[in-house]
Amino acid sequence: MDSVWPQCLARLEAELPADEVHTWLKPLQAEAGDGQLRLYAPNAFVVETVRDRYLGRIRELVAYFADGIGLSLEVGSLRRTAPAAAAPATAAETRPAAPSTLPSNLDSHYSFDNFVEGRSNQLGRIAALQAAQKPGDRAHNPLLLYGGTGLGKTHLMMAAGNLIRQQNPAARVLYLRSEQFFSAMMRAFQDKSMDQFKRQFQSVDALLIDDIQFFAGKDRTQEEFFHTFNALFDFNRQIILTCDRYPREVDGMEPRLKSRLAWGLSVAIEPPDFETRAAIVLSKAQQRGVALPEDVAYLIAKKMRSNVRDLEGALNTLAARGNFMGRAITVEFAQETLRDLLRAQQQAISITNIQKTVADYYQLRVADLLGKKRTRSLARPRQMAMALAKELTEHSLPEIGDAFGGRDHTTVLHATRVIRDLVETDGKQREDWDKLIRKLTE
Ligand SMILES: Nc1ncnc2c1ncn2[C@@H]1O[C@H](COP(=O)(O)OP(=O)(O)OP(=O)(O)O)[C@@H](O)[C@H]1O
Repeated sequence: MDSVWPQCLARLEAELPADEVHTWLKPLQAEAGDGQLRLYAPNAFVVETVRDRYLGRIRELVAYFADGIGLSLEVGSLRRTAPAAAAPATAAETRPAAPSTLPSNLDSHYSFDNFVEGRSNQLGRIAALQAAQKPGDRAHNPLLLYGGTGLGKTHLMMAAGNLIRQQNPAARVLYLRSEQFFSAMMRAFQDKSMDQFKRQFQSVDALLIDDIQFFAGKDRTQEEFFHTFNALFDFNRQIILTCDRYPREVDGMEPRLKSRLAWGLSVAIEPPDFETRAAIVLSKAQQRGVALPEDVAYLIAKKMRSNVRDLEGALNTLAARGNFMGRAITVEFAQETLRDLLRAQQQAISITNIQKTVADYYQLRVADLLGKKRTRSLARPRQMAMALAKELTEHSLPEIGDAFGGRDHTTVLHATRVIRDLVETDGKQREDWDKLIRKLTE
């Protein structure tokens, strides 16, 4: 009987690629006795994979070499080599633990179909879609979506999770905000159930964690996450994360974690441009069955640029008020209803405010922006500030020229054209532009 497993293994080695045998089958320990061949695997992943991919063939071989003996596969190790681990969790115990205690938390409303694509989120959308279509593929594992608040990161992450489950209903997808990961870990600490915590997290097929900037400064959480990450990554489970900025810029994030995050694909989600904002408002209105004329969508999109959540808020306000008052949503009605909201957005953005923000951003003095010096280090920020003034305020070109030390309106026009071209062609300038817009509008 003792030779059954070596015989099976020899046959499997002849049939399968060497790396598969090495990764999945060699780590199994075998024990034969009482009419039973017991296979022990080092952890639940190996059990799962062996069961999914190889158990059928192993069963055939066992029957061939020792007809009539039983076969079992579970997490654990041979009693003689590890007496302390005498009560190994069986695969049957380990596997269902995750779904029963950890619901997926996915919101099924988020899908790729109801996500509006634009220049600002195109890469993020395609990356999330590919991660969902080929979960665990090294090209996008981990997938990190980063960018400002309310720009659709959670939407894309959830859409990916939903699609993974749609394609494979048995897949265990777990979505958590980083605070929830932290709380679950703290609870496990208190209950002395860290082993179970680890097993649960490490046994999912896809782990989605939102807003990982909250891990900053929490060393123990980062460490646990690091281990979870490694375990999932090694077994080609998909990891999707979001962060409010590029993780390298997050203070208090461990360097080894930062470097892990950079292994896969990191994609920035930018604030949407005007056309995308308008398309989002129209699409949300349509989904909710709100009759929203295009000119009202343009009005909202023009005035509200900070984030998509605010656009939705404006639409909801209009829909609720229109419904309550029994009025159609027209431009006049929108201006009247959203007056305070629009004014609040507008007020925050004055030319003075723009000049100060741009000067701070480039570490200059406001006087430098208004002065006559034309060195490149001053000229570009000055053009940026003028272009932002044109984009974000209602002031005319001559008024903007005046506010920038009495410059001619053609200078302002030239600045807006130069910056528009640079934003299209130069990644660094686009990043500066997007960051400044965010600072001024959030
Ligand atoms: N391109 C888009 N198309 C359709 N809806 C969008 C789009 N971008 C964002 N939204 C919607 O905007 C709202 C806010 O998006 P989401 O919660 O995904 O933002 P976030 O980037 O995760 O923000 P935070 O960092 O604050 O969590 C959601 O209701 C989402 O559906």
